[in-house]
Amino acid sequence: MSTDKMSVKVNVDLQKERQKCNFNIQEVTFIFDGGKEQTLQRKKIEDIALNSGASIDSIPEECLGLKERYDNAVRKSCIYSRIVKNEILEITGLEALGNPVLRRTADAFFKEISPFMLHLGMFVPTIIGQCTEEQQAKWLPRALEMQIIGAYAQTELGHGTFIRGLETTATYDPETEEFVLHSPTLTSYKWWAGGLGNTANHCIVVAQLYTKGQCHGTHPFIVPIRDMETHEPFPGVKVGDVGVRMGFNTADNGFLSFNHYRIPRENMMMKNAKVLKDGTYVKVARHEKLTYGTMVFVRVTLVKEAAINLAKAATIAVRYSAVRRQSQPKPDAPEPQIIDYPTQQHKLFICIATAHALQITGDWLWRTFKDVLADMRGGNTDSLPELHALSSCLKAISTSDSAAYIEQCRFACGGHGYMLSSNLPLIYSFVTATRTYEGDYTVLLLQTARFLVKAWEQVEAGKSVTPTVSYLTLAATKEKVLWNDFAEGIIRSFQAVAARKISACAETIKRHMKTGICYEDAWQLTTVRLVSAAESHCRSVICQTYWNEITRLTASCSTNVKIVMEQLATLYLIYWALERSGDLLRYSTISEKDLNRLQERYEELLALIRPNAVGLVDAFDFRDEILRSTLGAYDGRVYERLMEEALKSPLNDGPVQASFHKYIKPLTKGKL
Ligand SMILES: CCCCCCCC(=O)SCCNC(=O)CCNC(=O)[C@H](O)C(C)(C)COP(=O)(O)OP(=O)(O)OC[C@H]1O[C@@H](n2cnc3c(N)ncnc32)[C@H](O)[C@@H]1OP(=O)(O)O
Ligand SMILES: Cc1cc2nc3c(=O)[nH]c(=O)nc-3n(C[C@H](O)[C@H](O)[C@H](O)COP(=O)(O)OP(=O)(O)OC[C@H]3O[C@@H](n4cnc5c(N)ncnc54)[C@H](O)[C@@H]3O)c2cc1C
Repeated sequence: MSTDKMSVKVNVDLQKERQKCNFNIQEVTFIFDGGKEQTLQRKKIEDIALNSGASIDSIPEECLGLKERYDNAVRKSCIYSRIVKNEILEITGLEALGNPVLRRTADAFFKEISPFMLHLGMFVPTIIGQCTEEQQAKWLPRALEMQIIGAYAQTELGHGTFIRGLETTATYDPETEEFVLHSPTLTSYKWWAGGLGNTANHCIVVAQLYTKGQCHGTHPFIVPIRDMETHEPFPGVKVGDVGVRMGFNTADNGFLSFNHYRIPRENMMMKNAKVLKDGTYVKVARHEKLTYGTMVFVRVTLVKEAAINLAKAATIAVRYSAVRRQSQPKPDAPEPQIIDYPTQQHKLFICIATAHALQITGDWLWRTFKDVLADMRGGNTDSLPELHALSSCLKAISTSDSAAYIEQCRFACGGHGYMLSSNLPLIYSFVTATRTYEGDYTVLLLQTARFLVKAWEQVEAGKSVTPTVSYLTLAATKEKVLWNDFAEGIIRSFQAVAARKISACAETIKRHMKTGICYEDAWQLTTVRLVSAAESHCRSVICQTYWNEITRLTASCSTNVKIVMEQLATLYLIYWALERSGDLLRYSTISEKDLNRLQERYEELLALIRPNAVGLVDAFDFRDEILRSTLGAYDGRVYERLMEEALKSPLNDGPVQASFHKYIKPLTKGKL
C-alpha cells in the first residue's frame, strides 16, 4: 500500500466495500502481475520513478496549448528516460522491453504519450532484432544511453498495411559504398512514425532495396536525420509533424521524405540480408518474413498493454460506481450505489474478467514468443507461422475488446466519465489507436485466417497440425459437439464453432473456384466469413488459455482467491457463450433451455462477484499517480477532486474572460 492510501480519509462507501472483500488482495495482485517476484519488482520500479516527483504538473496537461504540451512532454521524457537508463534497466535488463512495467510507470509522467515511446518501444527492439552483432555493438549502447534518439518509420502516406507497396527507395551505389534514399512521390512520404516530427535524430527507415538494377523488397536502414549539435534536419531530409490527431498529440508523430539522401552501406540492418561492397545481395535469413520481426514483437507486447489499460479503466469505473448514488428504485429507500444495479455489474465485471483473461493470455503469448525466438536462434523457423497467426489475432482481439470495454467504462461513469480529468477519454484515445497501429484489426484477422485455412487443408489431407489448431480435427468428424455447461463444454463448443466456420470458409472458397473464379477472388468473396472464423478461433484460444492458466495459477492460492478467480473466469466464458449464442446453436447441441440456464448462472455470478468488486480492482494495484483520475482515486473523494481539477482550468483564472469585452459586450450593445 502506498503512503497516499494510508493517510487520506477514504469515502465511507468505499471503506465498507473494502470491509466486504473476502479474499486476500495481495494474492490476486501476484496473479495479475505474473508472480510475487514481478509484483515486488514493479513496486520497486514505481517507487524509484515516482519518488522523483517529476510527474506533477501545475497545470493539467490537457489545459496546455499544443506546443506547451509537447514541450512539457519532452521535459518529462528526459527525466523519465534518465531514470529508466540509470535505474530501471539496471533492475530489469532488456526484458523490460517486453514488460508493461515501463509503460505502466510512464503513465505517472504522461497523461498522453511520451515522444520517446517509440525509441524503447521499436527503435531499440529493431536494433536488437535486425542488426548483426557488430552493428548492435555500434548502435545499441548509444541508443540505450540516449545519446541518439530514434523512431521507426515504415508507414507512408499512401501505404501502411501493404508493406510490399512502400515506395521509398534505397539504391546502392558501389562507387561510394552508400545507399541513396529517395522519396519519389508524395505518397512515398513516411507518415505517422512516433517521435519523428521534432524529437528523433535517428530513424529506422523501411525502404525498397535496389542493387545492381534489381529490387529485393523492403529492408530496414538506420538513418541519421538531424545534426547532433543543432538538431537541424540534414540537407536532403524533410521532416515535420503530421498534424493534430485524436490522441497521441504529445507523441510527435511525424512525416519524413528524402531527396537523394546518402547513408553508408553499413547502415543497412544486416542480420537477415546483406549488400556486399560490390553490390551483391546476400540473403541470410531462413524465413522470408524475418524482417517483419519487430512488428511481431510489438504485437505480442500489445496484448498485455491492452490488459493493463483495461484494468485501469475498470478500476476507475468500479470505484466510482461504489461512490456514486443515483435514482430511487424503491420508494422511501435511500438512493443505491450505482454498482448495485445488475446492469452496471453487467457493464463492469466483464471488464475486470477481460483484463485478467488478456493479461494471462498475454503472458502465455510472451512465453511462446520467447520459445520461438530460441528455436530460431538454433536455425529452426518452423514455429514462426503459428506465432504470426497467434500474435496477429490476439493483437487484434485484445486491442479491440480493450478499447470497447474502456469506452463501456466511460459510459458506466455517466457525464463525469466524459471529463478528461476522469482519464477515461485519454485511456480510450490511446487504446483505440492500438486497434489500428501495428497492423489493422481486419487485416491481422485475415492473416490468421490464412493460416487457419491452410491448417484445415492439412487436416483434410490427414496430416498433423500445430497444437493451437489441433481442435480442427473435431470438425473433420462432421458431428455436432455435445453440449455440457461446464467450462470445458464452453471451450470445446467455441472450438467447434471455430472449426466449423473455418471448414465452411474452405468449402466456400472451393465452391467459388468451381465456377471459374481464381483463388484470390474466391478468397475476397469469403473474407467476411474468414474474419468471423479467425475471431472465433481467437476467442477459443483466449477461453482455453485463461481457463487452463487460472486453474494452474490458483492451485496453491487460498480458498477464497481460488473461488473469486474461478468466478471471474466462468463469467468470462459464459458472457461470450451468451454473446455468441447464435453460433453455439448452429454448431453445438446447446438448446434454448441450456442457454436459459447459462443466463441464470451469469446473473448469479454478477451477484456473487458484487461484494468483491472493489477488492478485485484494488488488486490491480494502480497507484493514484498512475491512475490519474478524479473518479478512480483510492480514497473515492470524487466530488472534491472534480471540483479541484475544474478550478485548475485556465478558463477559471478570473470571473470575466477577455472575450467578453472583445466580442460579447459589443454584440449585446449592438456594436458588432
Ligand atoms: C511501443 C510500441 C508503439 C507502436 C506504435 C505503432 C508503430 C507502428 O504501427 S509500425 C507500423 C506497423 N505496420 C504494420 O503492422 C503493417 C501491417 N501489415 C503487415 O504486417 C503485412 O504486410 C501483412 C501481414 C498485412 C501482409 O504482408 P505481405 O508481405 O503482403 O504478406 P502476405 O502476402 O499477406 O503473406 C505472405 C506470407 O508471409 C506471412 N507473414 C506475413 N507477415 C508475417 C510475419 N510478421 N511473420 C511471419 N510471417 C508473416 C504470411 O502468413 C504469408 O505466409 P504464407 O504464404 O505461408 O501463407
Ligand atoms: C497513433 C498511431 C501511431 C502510429 N505509429 C507508427 C509508427 O511509429 N511507425 C509507423 O511506421 N507507422 C505508425 N503508424 C501507422 C500504422 O501502423 C498504420 O496506420 C496501420 O498499420 C494501418 O495502416 P493504414 O493506415 O495504411 O490503413 P489502411 O490499410 O489504409 O486501412 C484502411 C481500411 O482498409 C482496410 N484494409 C486495408 N487492407 C485490407 C485488406 N487487404 N483486406 C481487407 N481490408 C483491408 C482496413 O481494414 C481498414 O479498415 C501509426 C498509426 C497510428 C494511428
